[in-house]
Amino acid sequence: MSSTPVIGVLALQGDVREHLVALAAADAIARPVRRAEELAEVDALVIPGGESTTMSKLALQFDVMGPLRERVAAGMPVYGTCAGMIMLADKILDGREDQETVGGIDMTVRRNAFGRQNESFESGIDFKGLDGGPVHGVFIRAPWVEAVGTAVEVLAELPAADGPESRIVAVRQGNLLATSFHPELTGDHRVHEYFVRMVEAV
Ligand SMILES: NC(=O)CC[C@H](N)C(=O)O
Repeated sequence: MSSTPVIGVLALQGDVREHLVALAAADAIARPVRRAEELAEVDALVIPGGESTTMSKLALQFDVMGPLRERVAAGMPVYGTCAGMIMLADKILDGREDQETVGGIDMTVRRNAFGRQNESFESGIDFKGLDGGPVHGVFIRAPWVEAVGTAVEVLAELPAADGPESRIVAVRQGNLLATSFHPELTGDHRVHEYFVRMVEAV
């Protein structure tokens, strides 16, 4: 891609504004996307954090779920944070019975996985492919990735608090990127820059 990429933020629900700011800081042209017509005009999309059950319902109501799946199948780069990660998962655990996802990443994601006593926490995260030291991970009722298919690259893991098992918190499959945590809340734009580079490489 030769010109500055235009990246939409799915603006049905969630922390849309923070992603618009982070994308602009990462040198993309950022705009909110609610409708299929708006989706057709962007090169790539961020699905923000929020509440995946509500986001799923609104995506169906706004007739944007089908177009989202089509763009993902056609190779549009998408970055999902937290609820956005859930939206990109082919399979979810602890979802609502009628909850649909866009899908695209061959992974199983467990909603609200980090548990009650730990509903929100912060941690330094080593993120594969990012220079400049660990990313500051802000986790808010965050999901983790419980299983991944062979096409999925694990970019970051968090050591489990209660044992030797670590938890996957960032993944990439082709043009799809997902994190359990919220880089848009930290003022550190390296993950958004990483995504902008993915978009530019298409
Ligand atoms: N910060 C978030 O996006 C939380 C995600 C939320 N727990 C969900 O299931 O959608």
